[in-house]
Amino acid sequence: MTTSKRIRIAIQKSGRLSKESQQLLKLCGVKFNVNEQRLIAHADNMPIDLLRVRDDDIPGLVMDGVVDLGIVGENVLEEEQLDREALGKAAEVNKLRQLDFGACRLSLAVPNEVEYNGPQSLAGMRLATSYPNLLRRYMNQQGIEYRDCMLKGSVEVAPRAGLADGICDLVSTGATLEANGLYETDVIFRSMACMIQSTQTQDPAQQALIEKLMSRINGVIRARESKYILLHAPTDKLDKIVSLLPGAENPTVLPLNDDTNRVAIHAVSSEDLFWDTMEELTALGATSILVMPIEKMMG
Ligand SMILES: Nc1ncnc2c1ncn2[C@@H]1O[C@H](COP(=O)(O)OP(=O)(O)OP(=O)(O)O)[C@@H](O)[C@H]1O
Ligand SMILES: O=P(O)(O)OC[C@H]1O[C@H](OP(=O)(O)OP(=O)(O)O)[C@H](O)[C@@H]1O
Ligand SMILES: [Mg+2]
Repeated sequence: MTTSKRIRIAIQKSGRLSKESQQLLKLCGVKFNVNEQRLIAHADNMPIDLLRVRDDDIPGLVMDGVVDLGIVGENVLEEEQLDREALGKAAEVNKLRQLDFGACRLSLAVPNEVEYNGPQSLAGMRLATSYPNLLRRYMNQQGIEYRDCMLKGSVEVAPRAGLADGICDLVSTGATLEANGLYETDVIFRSMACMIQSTQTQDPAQQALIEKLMSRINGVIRARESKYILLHAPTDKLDKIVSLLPGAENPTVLPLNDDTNRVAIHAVSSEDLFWDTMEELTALGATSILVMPIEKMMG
């Protein structure tokens, strides 16, 4: 494809999303080398430039049309949208798809010694957060008065430091909460990384390249979620065995050399095959069960 104008994709420079964002683009065939000192990385085989920035800046760069695409957590996107809406500024983006990394949740948490009997227990508290807009939306929905304390980092230490009574911050394993003597009370937002596009892309060649990239991303994610399964099965148990393979439609059934009672089954399954299912398959007489990762998928 030839296009004069390169597309720009904003990704997190360093942090929880940066490695996986870069890896996803590399798996889509975008070849680039990142120099830690440089903010921009040019792909050498496609008209694509990567802009490496703080994740908080990504939604705004896309909303303002400074970049065409951005990979960012839905939490950061939603917070920025609420912020801009409150200021009457343009906050539109096209969310192209959720990605398969960056899973976390925005939760309220209080010190272990604080009794919690529903959101009303938080009434009048001072809550430390980096997400004042998402917190306000939730507390307004619940009809609870509170005060906030804006902190960009170290939110979990705020109660112990006497800065706040509770917090509203990101959680994934819960280890940080536990290490700080806090427990989770309410999940207020669930988030994954997502790909967003500016509403200002007009060049047809750029749009075509974005569509091509998204089709490859779909292929990479579908492949990561799928497994290729091969096994030998008794012919009279074929239907039962196929029904145990998760999400496998129309498997290939092949004859075996010198064995008319058994067949080989090849299937693409939309999920991993768990040990329990493998054991059930074996109990039905399946043998030589192989579960293999898929590298790419299309069509
Ligand atoms: N514990 C976690 N597990 C998984 N994903 C997370 C976790 N914490 C955050 N995330 C996701 O990764 C995004 C980036 O998190 P990170 O902690 O790297 O951000 P940051 O410190 O604000 O980085 P930056 O320097 O770019 O501003 C978050 O906005 C969220 O979407
Ligand atoms: O539930 P957990 O698995 O413990 O994860 C939660 C922590 O992860 C994130 O911070 P991160 O470690 O990315 O550091 P940061 O505060 O510098 O952003 C988030 O802000 C929490 O502090
Ligand atoms: Mg940030």
